[in-house]
Amino acid sequence: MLEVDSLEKRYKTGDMALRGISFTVAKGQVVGLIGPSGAGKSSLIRCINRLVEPTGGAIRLNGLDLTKLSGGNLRQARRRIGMIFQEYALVERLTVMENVLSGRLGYVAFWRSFFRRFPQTDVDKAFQLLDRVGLQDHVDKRADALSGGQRQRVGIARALEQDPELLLVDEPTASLDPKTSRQIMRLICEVCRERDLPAIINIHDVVLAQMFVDRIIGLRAGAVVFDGPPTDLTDTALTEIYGEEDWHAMRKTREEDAADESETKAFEAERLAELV
Ligand SMILES: Nc1ncnc2c1ncn2[C@@H]1O[C@H](COP(=O)(O)OP(=O)(O)OP(=O)(O)O)[C@@H](O)[C@H]1O
Repeated sequence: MLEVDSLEKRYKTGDMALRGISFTVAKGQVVGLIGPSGAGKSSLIRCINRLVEPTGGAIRLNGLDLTKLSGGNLRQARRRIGMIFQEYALVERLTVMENVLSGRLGYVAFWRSFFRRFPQTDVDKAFQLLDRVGLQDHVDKRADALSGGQRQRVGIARALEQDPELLLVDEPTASLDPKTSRQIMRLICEVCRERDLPAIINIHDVVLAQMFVDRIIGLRAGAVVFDGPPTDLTDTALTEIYGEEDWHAMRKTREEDAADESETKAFEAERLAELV
């Protein structure tokens, strides 16, 4: 379980990015973190994995206060947190398998990782994970030969290879088309439920979040202004999070996406009909 307790972040510039945020995420629960630009979403994610130093409050992961750690203890604690990134952060010239195994770095001795010799149990686990994310036929391909959706599947497998106790996901679908975005969101949410893994997904796309996550937390100006199931995210709640105009524009984009997609489908069906 993740407990965020009165978390504050004030940058040296004086910007108050997080103003006493509190919530808990139970095992297996997937939270979508939404809010306008500058609301504090990245600051929150970065405070949790301690890439940014909180200036107040506590963050406990299964009882361990992450804000109190430094040096080796912090590095060890970070291994308990799996990260999935918008731009995948793969090593392009390495194979899919090698990228997944890189999730074990920090667990295996330096010489082993240097010579890319991982214990058989790690390799077996990587095969299982690649099977789970649907990349069993791409194990030996180089990362730079993959599509965006396949890359993100590698990113998911790599994060899971690390046996995390928490998953932090930063805009996982921002570089993907609408259909692939839905597949990736479904996959992330499914693996979290299967593994009883709590997750926080920083996501701009409200409609996509509503489709898949268990709970939505809405931030505005560094404070939680919505916390509840996706079904409770009414127009009033959206206006509170985004203000009057923003989310109307966002919803319109989604509608345009959906229209594009249905047009593509109609076009493909027409072409098929011509062939038969
Ligand atoms: N390194 C930094 N130094 C100073 N201020 C910062 C820094 N990073 C973020 N901020 C400020 O903190 C506030 C929250 O920013 P943050 O990036 O966390 O928001 P966000 O919700 O992730 O926005 P976006 O959706 O645009 O990524 C903003 O006012 C921002 O200007």
